[in-house]
Amino acid sequence: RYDEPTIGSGVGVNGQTKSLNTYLSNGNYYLYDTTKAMNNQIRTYTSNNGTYLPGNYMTDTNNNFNASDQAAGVDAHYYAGLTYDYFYNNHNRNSFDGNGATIASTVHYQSNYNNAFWNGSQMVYGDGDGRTFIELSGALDIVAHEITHAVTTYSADLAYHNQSGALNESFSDVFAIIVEGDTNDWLLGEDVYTPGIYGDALRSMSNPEQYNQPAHMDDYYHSPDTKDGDWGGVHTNSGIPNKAFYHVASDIGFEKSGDIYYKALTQYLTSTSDFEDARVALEQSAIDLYGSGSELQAIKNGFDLVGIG
Ligand SMILES: O=C(NO)[C@]12CC[C@H](CC1)C2
Ligand SMILES: [Ca+2]
Ligand SMILES: [Zn+2]
Repeated sequence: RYDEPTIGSGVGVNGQTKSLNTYLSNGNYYLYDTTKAMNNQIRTYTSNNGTYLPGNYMTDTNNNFNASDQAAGVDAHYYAGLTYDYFYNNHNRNSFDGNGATIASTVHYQSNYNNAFWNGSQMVYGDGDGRTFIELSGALDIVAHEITHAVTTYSADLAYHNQSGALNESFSDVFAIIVEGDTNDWLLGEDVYTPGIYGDALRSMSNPEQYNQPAHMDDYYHSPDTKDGDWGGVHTNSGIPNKAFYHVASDIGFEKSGDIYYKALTQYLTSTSDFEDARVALEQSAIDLYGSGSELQAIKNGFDLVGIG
């Protein structure tokens, strides 16, 4: 048999079996998805608990990725595909750069690593220490959050500090929630956070205060623009635009809010945009798409409620 695209199966971090787009080459099956538009590819690697990137392709001899050390790769691969499909099917965007860039993900990065990040070229996921986190690619909202950081880089490129940085974080949380698409799920990271504790999460869009984020400008967190200060508290102050999104999406739904937020991110926001600029960009996007109606009013209400004037 020749090299060819195949369909395999895998077991994810939380034990669910899922179908995978794989590739057969020289008798080995690769986590290499060639089914997307214009031969875009989704490639998933492992750094085998080291720090080499991208590391080695994750492969299997029988196209059934059901080993425990394959679960992180199964979910990174599958959830990258879902996120790709969201941006392509809803916004006609081919990959994070809009030009069919390959989505590369590496799992098993370092040991007991409680984090995941976009390094400017690819996705990188730790395994967690088993208490604070399990393998972080096991959460669709985290995968979509990280890939949206890449979309932002290739669009508004919101500078990662102070209010533009908090917007950068918030837009990643916004599309994470929309890609998950469950109007009862306003939580981030719940599928991989603290396996020993039921029902908690990293962040809440509906109730940011629950996880120590402000939900109003009156409680804006002034933090140093340093690494230790989380660059002016970008993961803290994101609670304020996150709460505004909660109001907007609760009003008009994920499809309309997704279209408004996507247009603002890709056509109006810039690297130095602040919270006020975001309100203006979202209002303008709502007007462009729907005129001066209920969608525009939803943006105004949401931002009024969090004190962004
Ligand atoms: O918000 C984040 N990055 O900007 C997180 C931090 C822990 C989860 C993985 C990456 C979410
Ligand atoms: Ca969630
Ligand atoms: Zn982030």
